[in-house]
Amino acid sequence: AGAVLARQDQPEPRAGRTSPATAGGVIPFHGAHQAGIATPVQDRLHFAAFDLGTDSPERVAAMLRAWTAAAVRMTSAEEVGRGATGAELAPPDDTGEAIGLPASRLTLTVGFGPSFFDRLKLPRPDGFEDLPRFPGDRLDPDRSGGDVCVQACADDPQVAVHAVRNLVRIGFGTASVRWSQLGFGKTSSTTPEAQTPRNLMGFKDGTNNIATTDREKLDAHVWVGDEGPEWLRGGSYLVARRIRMHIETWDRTSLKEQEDIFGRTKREGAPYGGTREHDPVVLDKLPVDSHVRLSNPGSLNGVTILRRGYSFTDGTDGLGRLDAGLFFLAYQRDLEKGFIPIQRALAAKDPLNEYIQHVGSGVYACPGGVRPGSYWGEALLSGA
Ligand SMILES: C=CC1=C(C)c2cc3[nH]c(cc4nc(cc5[nH]c(cc1n2)c(C)c5CCC(=O)O)C(CCC(=O)O)=C4C)c(C)c3C=C
Ligand SMILES: [Fe+2]
Repeated sequence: AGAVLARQDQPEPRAGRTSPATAGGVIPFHGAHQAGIATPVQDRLHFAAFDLGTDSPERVAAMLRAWTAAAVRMTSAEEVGRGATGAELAPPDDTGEAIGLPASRLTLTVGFGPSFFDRLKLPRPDGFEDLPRFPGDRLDPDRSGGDVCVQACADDPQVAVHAVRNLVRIGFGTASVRWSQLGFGKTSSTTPEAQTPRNLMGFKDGTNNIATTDREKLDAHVWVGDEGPEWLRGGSYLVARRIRMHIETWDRTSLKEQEDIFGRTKREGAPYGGTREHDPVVLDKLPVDSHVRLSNPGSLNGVTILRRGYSFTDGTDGLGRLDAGLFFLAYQRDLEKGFIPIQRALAAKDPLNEYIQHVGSGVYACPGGVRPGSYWGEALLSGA
């Protein structure tokens, strides 16, 4: 494993060089914040949560250094290390299935779960712990938790899957996949001018999301500031929830009930009391227990999150029902002023609960952006 790690530590792609492969949508890896949070949402997701097989911070740092080197190359459509056809007598550094594909706006975002800090005997950020149990949760431990997570988003599923697969390969001996989730059809708009996508219930999802151009809201609600440890500043807390939808029951529900549940119309996405999708939400025009009224900042003392979820369908469940739903991803500066109060309100009153169930869960602290020459989590691990 050490040999594999060492070989991944290859030079970063040359600045200014654009091959046909790199021409297609490169989102810069380096910056003040990790890409994949407030960058425009891509079409596909491969999310993976890892368990560490070591309690040595040095070994984990070596893995993260090698992961970062590989990520820098993959996000610019470069092959990992010496590529898929390097030395003849060794396994290739890159698995090869992304050769010739454009970068497809690939972003790779890393976060650390509460157990990461305990395992490596590192101080957790204040108050950072597993999410509380919410009424109605039916969480599968095999789809929950994890010491480290990687969120890979790209416009081509092969590019996202290739990226996670190569990180898994590089991490062999240090970290192993605990669970993973593929997603499609983004369910959140972060670019106001783009058409808002629809979730599997047929409703526009992401209308009232934070726009990636809204720096004021991102600073107020998404990026951790001086209140956090240095390594987390400019980073964010990520909540992942696998939410199963009882699609068959939903599909037998009247349009009126479906619209009442959200407090928005199905075709246009307009809030009750308005006619157009982006008309303002006037709370007292919406059913008192509607999903939008319950989760709107106006009902929750200004609580606001950045949603970045994806739909999933994972075949059928053995009883002929689709195993489908929403893989909900949300970033926030403070979990107690983000996901937790919203989910408390929704778990208590949301009529949507008859049609959904939370079956997987994870929470991760995502460090700030990576500077050239540094690696994911360096500021946290270098002093350990
Ligand atoms: C705890 C946070 C939330 C969970 C869990 C959640 C699940 C969930 N949501 C939809 C569909 C829609 N949600 C919409 C709005 C919306 N949802 C949340 C939070 C959670 N949703 C917030 C904060 C908001 C914005 C409220 C506002 O400010 O007005 C909408 C309406 C369109 C929109 O603004 O995005 C839909 C539709 C599903 C199907 C679901 C679980 C499966
Ligand atoms: Fe919602």
